[in-house]
Amino acid sequence: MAATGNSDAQKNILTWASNDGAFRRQASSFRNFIEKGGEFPPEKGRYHLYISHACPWANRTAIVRRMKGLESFIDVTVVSPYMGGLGWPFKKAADHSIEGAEDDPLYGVSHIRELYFKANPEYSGRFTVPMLWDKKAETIVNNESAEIIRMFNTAFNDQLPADKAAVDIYPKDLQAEIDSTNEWVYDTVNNGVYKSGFATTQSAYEAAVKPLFASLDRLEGMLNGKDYLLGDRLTEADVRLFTTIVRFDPVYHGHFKCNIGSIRHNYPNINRWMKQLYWNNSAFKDSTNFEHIKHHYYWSHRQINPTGIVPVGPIPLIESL
Ligand SMILES: N[C@@H](CCC(=O)N[C@@H](CS)C(=O)NCC(=O)O)C(=O)O
Repeated sequence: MAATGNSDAQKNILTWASNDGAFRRQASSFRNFIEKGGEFPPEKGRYHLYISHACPWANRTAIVRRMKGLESFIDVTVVSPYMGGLGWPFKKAADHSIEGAEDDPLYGVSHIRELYFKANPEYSGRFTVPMLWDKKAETIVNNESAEIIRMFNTAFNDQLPADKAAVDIYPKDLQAEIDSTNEWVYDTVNNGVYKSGFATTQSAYEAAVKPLFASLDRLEGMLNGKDYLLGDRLTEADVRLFTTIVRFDPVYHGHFKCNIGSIRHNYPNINRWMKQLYWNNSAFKDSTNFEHIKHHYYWSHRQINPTGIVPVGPIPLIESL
């Protein structure tokens, strides 16, 4: 229970902000694909997924793994949400215990960073989750959630039961629309909350929070009378938006100062859409862990919340249908 790592954690995150006070996310480094005939073929049991329940990017991969019925194909390990100066710790190295955090089943290492160095001793990027590991080649296949969910959508289809193979979150007829929606939703919403929260100047903060709410207004209009963002089907665009929206009232509204409005009070269509996904689809509900979410953000980001106190609310964390 040592209270170590806080100033390190602060340094760790402040290095993300550049001289103009704006947060810029680094591009992911490992960008290989699981594909037939490739270096990483779609073999059952060969790959291992490392995630944090706190992380919205990792959360995408957990949801799609469940939607596609890949549980017996790809094992998953959940790190502790108490990220400190050495990055994501496994259960045994975390400053606090919390239900659901796990140890590394493959090598018994203490932190995610050790796996990055195992894959590449010269690695100089960030030690992020999600991270997809190849047990055979003992290396990282990919650490970019947008690409991991694309792989999960198709790579194992030949080996899946027909109903799971048929689940397609990136259908041909909607691909162009999905791609163009992803672009602005990523920039202003998924990453927009981070740009607001990690900004270190008033102008950088306002330059992020205003477009964020303009995009929420646009999404509210798009979801008017609709259960899904694009077309009449659940697509990647819904998954990618959901993991940000489900964290919005519990964390981003307070911690990241995204408080021009809240989802439950100001965005009835977005709120209904989120609640339907959460309560009616177990892939979403079972992949969402509010304890890990709240404890990670409020405890780990000491430059924003120096006391590390985790707020009690909102109550409820998500409204019932
Ligand atoms: N572009 C990456 C971003 C992943 C990412 O930034 N994950 C965060 C957690 S939410 C992380 O692991 N941060 C650790 C660090 O940067 O030290 C993706 O979508 O997979």
